[in-house]
Amino acid sequence: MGLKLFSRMAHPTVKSFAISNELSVSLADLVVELSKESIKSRDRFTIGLSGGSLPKLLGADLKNRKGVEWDKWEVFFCDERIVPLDHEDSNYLVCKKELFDHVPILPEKIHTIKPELASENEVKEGDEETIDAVTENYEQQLIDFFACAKSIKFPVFDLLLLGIGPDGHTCSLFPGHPLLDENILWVAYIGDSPKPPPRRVTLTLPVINHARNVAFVATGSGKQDILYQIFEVPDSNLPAQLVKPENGKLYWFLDDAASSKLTLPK
Ligand SMILES: O=C(O)[C@H](O)[C@@H](O)[C@H](O)[C@H](O)COP(=O)(O)O
Repeated sequence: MGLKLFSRMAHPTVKSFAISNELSVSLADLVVELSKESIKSRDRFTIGLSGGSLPKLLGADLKNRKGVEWDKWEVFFCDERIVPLDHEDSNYLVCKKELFDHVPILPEKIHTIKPELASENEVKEGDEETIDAVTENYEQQLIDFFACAKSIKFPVFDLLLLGIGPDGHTCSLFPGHPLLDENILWVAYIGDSPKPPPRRVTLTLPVINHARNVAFVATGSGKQDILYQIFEVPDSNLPAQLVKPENGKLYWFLDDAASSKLTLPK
């Protein structure tokens, strides 16, 4: 099956592709299109990247694109593991290998966590009130960047690229976790991530839902059941189902293996 464009729910645009490099080409098309629009309107393109399989799917075609105004990009992370930036678990490191090393993004425009702060603030296990220094610092980075003269309640990213776990988590927002109710913080700390490693920072749902564009990327048969639940069993209260951009657009980039249980329009 080739490219199929269908919209299963009221808003999202859902695309499914036979093979992942078709997905990568279409994803790069959207990212480049949105970057041009954002730069034309605001002279910058603010994007948030997730870890997992996303960086490879994103970089596969995007790294070869010409005419991208990389110097206007401002890159943030939708979630990040609290490990050194050269650690194999670092989302920054995966994005560096799959994209940053291949394109002229200015290093100072890649906004990473400062994992070295973690050592100053030993997080006591099970300490629910733990405020992690890394988390506070990353939120301050976003406030310094996004909070213009008038106070803003939440930052507005041009594009957030999200993955989805087999349990329906996205970023580091997991099913049934109290973080799903966070409606003030922009960046939250999680010390008990069911997906290792346990200590992470994550954007919160209000930040995600304030973005101008949000795109989920999911591939492989391991995602077919959770996608069925997300699309066909509404109100399962899965984190991914709570992503409903208030004024933004929502996209799903799938491969046919992941979308195989979805009813595709003819
Ligand atoms: O830091 C992380 O672990 C990711 O941001 C996480 O939210 C990821 O997007 C999902 O777990 C899906 O991962 P896969 O795409 O590899 O299945």
